[in-house]
Amino acid sequence: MNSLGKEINTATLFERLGATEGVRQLVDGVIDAHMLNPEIKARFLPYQDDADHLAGIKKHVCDFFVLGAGGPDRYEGRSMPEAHRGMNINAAEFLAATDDILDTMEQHGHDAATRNEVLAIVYSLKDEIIRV
Ligand code: HEM
Repeated sequence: MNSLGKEINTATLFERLGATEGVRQLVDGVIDAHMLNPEIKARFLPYQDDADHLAGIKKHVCDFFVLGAGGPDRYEGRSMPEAHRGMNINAAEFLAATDDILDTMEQHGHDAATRNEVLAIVYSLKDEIIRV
């Protein structure tokens, strides 16, 4: 409780996301949402026929978010420009992917403050993902 009578959640973002297991479940839900999202599903559906590649992407996205949320550093995937170079991703696609992340977080019961923190992190990556 602070001096204004407001509850302050002092848990780190990583803890509030449910640590590595919580992030893993979130990423599973986000990729499932991408597969259904008309704006971006064509980018992701081909990976359904390549289970190993899809598992690798999910692992990298999970480790990337664990790292970004303040958890253990073990990200071994490519940088954001390297991972998305040549895909010609546009702003509407970036927004669609961001919506999937925020909607999935809401479904998993994450509060608005936590969702906004993740939104700020995702938005900070915009120029590393769009048309790189
Ligand atoms: C919203 C912020 C985003 C973040 C944080 C993000 C993060 C990542 C990460 C960590 C990887 C794995 C890199 C690797 O395996 O080396 C990845 C791969 C990928 N991303 Fe994103 N991404 C974002 C947005 C997007 C958007 C908007 C699209 C397209 C609409 C997209 C399409 C892909 C695809 C197709 C791959 C797989 C590339 C491959 O292994 O062949 N991403 N992303």
